[in-house]
Amino acid sequence: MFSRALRPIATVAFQNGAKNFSTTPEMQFKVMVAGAAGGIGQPLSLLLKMDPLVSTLALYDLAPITPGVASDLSHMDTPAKVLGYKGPDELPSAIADSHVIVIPAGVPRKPGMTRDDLFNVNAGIVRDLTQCIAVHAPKAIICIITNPVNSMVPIASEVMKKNGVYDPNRILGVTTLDIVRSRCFVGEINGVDPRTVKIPVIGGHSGVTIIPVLSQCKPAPQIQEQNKIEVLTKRIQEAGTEVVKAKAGGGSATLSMGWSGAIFTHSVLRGLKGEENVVECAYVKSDLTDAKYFANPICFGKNGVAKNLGYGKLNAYEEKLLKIALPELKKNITKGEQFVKK
Ligand SMILES: NC(=O)C1=CN([C@@H]2O[C@H](COP(=O)(O)OP(=O)(O)OC[C@H]3O[C@@H](n4cnc5c(N)ncnc54)[C@H](O)[C@@H]3O)[C@@H](O)[C@H]2O)C=CC1
Ligand SMILES: O=C([O-])CC(=O)C(=O)O
Repeated sequence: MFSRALRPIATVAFQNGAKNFSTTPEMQFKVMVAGAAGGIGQPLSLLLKMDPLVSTLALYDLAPITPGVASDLSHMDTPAKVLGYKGPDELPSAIADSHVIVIPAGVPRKPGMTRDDLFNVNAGIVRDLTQCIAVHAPKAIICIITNPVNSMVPIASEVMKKNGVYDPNRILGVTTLDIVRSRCFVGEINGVDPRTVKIPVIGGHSGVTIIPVLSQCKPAPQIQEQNKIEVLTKRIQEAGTEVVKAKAGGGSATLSMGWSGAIFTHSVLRGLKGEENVVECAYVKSDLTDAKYFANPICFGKNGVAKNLGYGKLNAYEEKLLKIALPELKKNITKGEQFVKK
């Protein structure tokens, strides 16, 4: 896992420059970031530049700063080659030959907004990016960070279908930040290193659709009372809003999302290079519930999703959360599908 693999690598990179990186054929992956000059895009690209599985990092954005971000990162003494692309004319070149495309392009929330309030602006951005991917790199694994993730994954899927290149195993919604936060909060409660905490977070990525499965958490959170479990659940569900409020109009989570996006991308790349048992939660096409897309632990492989691992046994409280989540999730999914079909 990135958490195990990249942390020591990152430490080595900082201490010793590039000389400790070895170049092997297995490193030949091109990763493209769409929205690379943004609040998430920049720290995400920084971490991907340190990822030993990335050989080429293509940074795409509309912002005038984009070539500068690429130039800046290209001076880091790690092997990945960095290329900058600005504006729609350069998008096809940024996309071409990409193995993995990570999309954090789009507007973030301000206080008082829901993720769904971002739909009108972000839906068109994700639709147009995916349209270009369908033409120039239809086999790329697409990792969608842009909110509302619950609707953006259906949008990307419908665009690929329209172009006759749909492969549900290659379109992934990134919900990793929910797991990263859960690990943090349980780590705090138990007084343990958050990296040792294992917990699935299932459903979707907004409010009530975020379902932390605390009954499966290892180690178990050291709280017995049901009301405390409910407070922790609510905190995980509302953690994004906690950051939005604290940033007071300056956007939403960017640094923890950059970190989470890099963890997710690294796991996708490990699957691509043929490693087995690489598991992350992801929001994917699903038949586990009556929602057409659902997040839960997924085993990655050479073609993206290798196996959907399901979500195991829920306790009565989590079953109740799932019941509350499904209507909202289905509404978000239909909204995304309708947007492309109209
Ligand atoms: N999945 C998750 O867990 C999370 C998702 N997000 C979402 O990620 C998105 C980005 O957030 P931030 O980076 O904070 O926003 P930001 O505004 O700082 O950056 C967005 C970047 O996207 C670029 N952009 C806009 N339209 C584009 C297009 N058509 N093509 C390429 N680039 C384009 C902008 O120029 C900007 O550089 C938001 O929708 C936010 O809600 C944020 C945190 C967590
Ligand atoms: O809350 C937001 O708008 C950004 C996000 O998805 C998160 O931080 O989980």
